[in-house]
Order: sequence, then structure tokens, then C-alpha cells
Amino acid sequence: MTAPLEFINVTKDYAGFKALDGLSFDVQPGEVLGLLGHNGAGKTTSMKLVLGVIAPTQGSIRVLGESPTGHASDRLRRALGYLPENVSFYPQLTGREVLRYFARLKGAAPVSVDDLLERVGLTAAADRRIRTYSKGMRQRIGLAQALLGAPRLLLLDEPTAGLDPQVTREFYRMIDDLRGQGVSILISSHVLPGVEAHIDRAAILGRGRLLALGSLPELRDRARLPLRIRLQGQPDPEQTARVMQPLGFALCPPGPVLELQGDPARKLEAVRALLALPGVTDFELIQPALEDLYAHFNRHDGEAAPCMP
Ligand SMILES: Nc1ncnc2c1ncn2[C@@H]1O[C@H](COP(=O)(O)OP(=O)(O)OP(=O)(O)O)[C@@H](O)[C@H]1O
Repeated sequence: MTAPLEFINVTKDYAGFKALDGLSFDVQPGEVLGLLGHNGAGKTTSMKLVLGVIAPTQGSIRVLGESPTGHASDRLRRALGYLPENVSFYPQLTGREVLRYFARLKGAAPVSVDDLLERVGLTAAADRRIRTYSKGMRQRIGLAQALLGAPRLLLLDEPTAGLDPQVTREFYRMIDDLRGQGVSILISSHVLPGVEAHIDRAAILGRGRLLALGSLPELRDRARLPLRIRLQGQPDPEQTARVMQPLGFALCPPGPVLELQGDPARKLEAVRALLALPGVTDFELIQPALEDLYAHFNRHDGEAAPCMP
């Protein structure tokens, strides 16, 4: 099966400025790919290229097997769902009217509007005007709009920016459902908390270049960031350091709890030693999170991640 989205060595120049530089990645059927990067990293430029709004300076893009700027562009646009970063709808229209309007534009069956309102949890608010909607409700109507026509590929540009943690969680639950139905999803984001559990792979962009691409375990393997171990109880810091240091683990600077960091490959040895250490009542192994990996791949000097509170 061909990948619904492929970037093959894509470069995009804006009047001599390289917004994207030799970018290659793909999104597989039913996969959620997080396109992660700071402001200006090239996320929106990538989205615009997929939509065929702009063309690459070099390289090629395949959307559902075709060029987004070629003869199939109109058909592709109908087969794609897109939620822009700053979604805004005419405030006097109701949610239902907005969806009916976009259904007509996209050539989607109007009957799907009620289903979509249900799916994004807006049935009760369907006949209220958009101007009375909260930010989270607007984002949900935006997602419903993107889902018109049952797209196989969904582009979500910073979908959770400005949403509170609860609404963000609800939003990602809907993304999980879509993935379960086989929809391929490209999510661009610089808001990392919350996204980790909902993506299959991350593409980390920095100044238009791909810094890393892979699943979380793959990125962890490549980054080889230290494993952190947080200790509970009253272990003696000097004794802890003496026992753990030969195993490649060092004490973090003193804080509210005793914490060690060291070689993830020696995890089992470290755990055995901690089980025998007087005063330890419990401990927590802390794997590098997506945010740590993101920071690592964005660092130029390759320094180790600091101990964190
Ligand atoms: N039309 C344009 N002309 C010139 N430079 C542009 C144009 N569009 C984008 N850029 C530049 O290209 C780079 C990438 O921009 P892009 O909007 O793709 O980044 P982004 O990752 O989406 O950032 P943000 O998170 O701020 O939306 C930025 O340095 C931006 O200033």
C-alpha cells in the first residue's frame, strides 16, 4: 500500500530564504505523525505544500500517490481534511450552518453534517451561533469541517494551541478514534505536552531540516539520554552515590527528592542495587519524555540532558 503522504528531499525557498531544506518523511496508512518544531521551523510551509497552495523549489511531494500541484490537485483537495492553525468561521452562522456550507464547497453529502456534529460532541450546540462557542468548541467544529467527505489524510496545524488540558485531552481522544478507523494524520505542533501518547512517530524539524524521525522508543535509542531514577524514603546520599557510581549512575544536585541519572543499558543492575540499599522505600524510573528528546535533538552541542525537578 502506498504511503498517503510522502516528502522526498523537499526544499522550499522564499526569495532566497530556505524555509525547508532537503526534507524527507512519509505518513503511513492509519499512522499519526507529529511534525514538531519551534516557531519558524517550517511546519506551516510543509502543510501548504501538502495542500498544493505552494510548490516545492526542489524535490517532490506525493499526496495519496499524486502531486498536489498536478492535474489531480482538485480531487486531492477534496480527499484531504485540513484544520488550519487559526481557524475562524463566520460568527453569525450556527455550527450546523457552517458545516452545511463547507459540505457544499467540498461536495460532501449534507447528511454527514449531523453525524459529524455528533462525533465531535456538538449536537446540543449545533444550532447556536459560532460567536457563542468557546475556543474548544470552535476547534471541534474546525475538526468536523476537516472531516467532511471522510478524508483518508488529515492535516492538523497546531490543533491544540490555546486549548486547556482537559479540552486538549478530549481533542486527542477524537484523534485516537480517527486513527483507529485507518485515517492517516499529520499533526504539526510546538505544544509537546499531551501529544506524546497520541502519535506513532515524530518528525522533529529545526530551521527547515529534519533533525530526527522515529517512534518514541527509536528516538530514545538514538538519543541515548540518561535514565533518571527518583528515590523515595531516607537513603543516605553518600552511600547511594558510593553504591551507584560504579554502575554508571550519578546523583543529581540536591533537591526535594533524591534523584540519580545514568546509563539506560544498566537499568537492571541499578534496580538490583537499589532494592538492597537501606532506606529506599520505593523508586520511580523516568524514561526521557518527548520533550526531553525534542530538546536533545534541537541542541547543537550534544550536551547531556540536565537533571530535572
Ligand atoms: N511567504 C513567505 N515569505 C518569506 N518567508 C516566509 C514565508 N512564509 C514563511 N516564511 C519563513 O519560513 C520559515 C518557516 O515558516 P513556517 O510558517 O513554515 O514555520 P512554522 O514552523 O509553521 O512556524 P510557526 O510555529 O510560527 O507557525 C520562517 O522563517 C518564516 O518566516
